[in-house]
Amino acid sequence: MSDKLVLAVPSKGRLQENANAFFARAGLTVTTGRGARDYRGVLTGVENVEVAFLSASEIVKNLASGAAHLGVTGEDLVREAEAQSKVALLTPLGFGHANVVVAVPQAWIDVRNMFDLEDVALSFRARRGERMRVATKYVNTTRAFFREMGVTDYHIVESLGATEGAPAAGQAELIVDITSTGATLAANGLKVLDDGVILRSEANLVASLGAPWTPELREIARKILSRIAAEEEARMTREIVAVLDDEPPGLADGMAAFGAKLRRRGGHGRAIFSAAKAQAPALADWLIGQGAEEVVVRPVDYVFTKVNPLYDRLVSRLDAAGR
Ligand SMILES: Nc1ncnc2c1ncn2[C@@H]1O[C@H](COP(=O)(O)OP(=O)(O)OP(=O)(O)O)[C@@H](O)[C@H]1O
Ligand SMILES: O=P(O)(O)OC[C@H]1O[C@H](OP(=O)(O)OP(=O)(O)O)[C@H](O)[C@@H]1O
Ligand SMILES: [Mg+2]
Repeated sequence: MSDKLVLAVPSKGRLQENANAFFARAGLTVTTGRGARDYRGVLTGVENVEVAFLSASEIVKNLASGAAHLGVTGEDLVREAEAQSKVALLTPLGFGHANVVVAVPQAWIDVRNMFDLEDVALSFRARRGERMRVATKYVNTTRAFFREMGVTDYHIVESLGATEGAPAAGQAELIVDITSTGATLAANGLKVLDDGVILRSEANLVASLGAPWTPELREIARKILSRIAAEEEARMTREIVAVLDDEPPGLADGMAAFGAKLRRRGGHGRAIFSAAKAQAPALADWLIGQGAEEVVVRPVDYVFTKVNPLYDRLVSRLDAAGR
């Protein structure tokens, strides 16, 4: 058994650049082996990590099978692979936003929602003696959603690319596919049903529940996750430096009102506070009102905390899975 933690990152496509930037922000640089075409790499910043470069859908397979410990991939692909019991979504990452939607020809002006779609299905069957066809690569997602919405009389045509073209090509009546700007749907004369957004997906940091999780590998994961959490926390936090000759009488109440903390008091009346980014300007203004000559607000790189919410989530999911 390998003593390395396998981290799966997108090797191409829409998530690649953002995923690398996300790790880099946390001080973790993903580097390829010798050439750009190598499929294994290393993570600078934490030892004993093997980076596997895979497509977003391969990443789901590797996490579900336990071949990778941690990875970045889309929630839509996790759901479609019905891998929710084999993996844990640790946190959404704020990129790779896209919706999985039910889209029908714009020419179907009377068809606005899934209820109308069931009517279409019934009349389609009555008139043609055939079932209405849905083109998609999200087969499992489609079946689950249509069942939930009471649409039963349809047939799935599995589509592996250019799904939006299927209705115009006469291969299907409607589609289920991923969209972000909506440009591809519009270009193909399709519209999303009012209640046809099946899933609002984004890239997630995902952990395998079935991978070998020895104490050593958990410790590597803990380090990676604490850096990521520290960077996330830092992005929301500002440090506020003020020179206050006398301690203002209402300091404690002021701190409470802004949700700020007095970190320490230095020489010559220097006081250092931390506060949420959104509160920093108002706190600075208040400190000026309390007699500060100048207040400096500065960003911070990392906020490491004793509790590590991402790692705690991993451990509790592993516990629940009996690992
Ligand atoms: N138009 C889009 N905008 C933003 N994210 C998208 C878009 N289309 C797909 N995605 C997201 O990107 C991920 C898929 O990425 P990508 O298409 O690069 O990989 P893949 O589908 O596995 O590879 P391939 O398309 O070559 O088979 C999915 O999680 C999906 O939600
Ligand atoms: O709403 P839009 O911004 O127009 O984006 C939607 C398109 O993007 C995705 O394709 P992708 O580029 O990932 O190619 P693929 O089908 O080969 O995966 C998806 O399959 C749509 O075709
Ligand atoms: Mg794609």
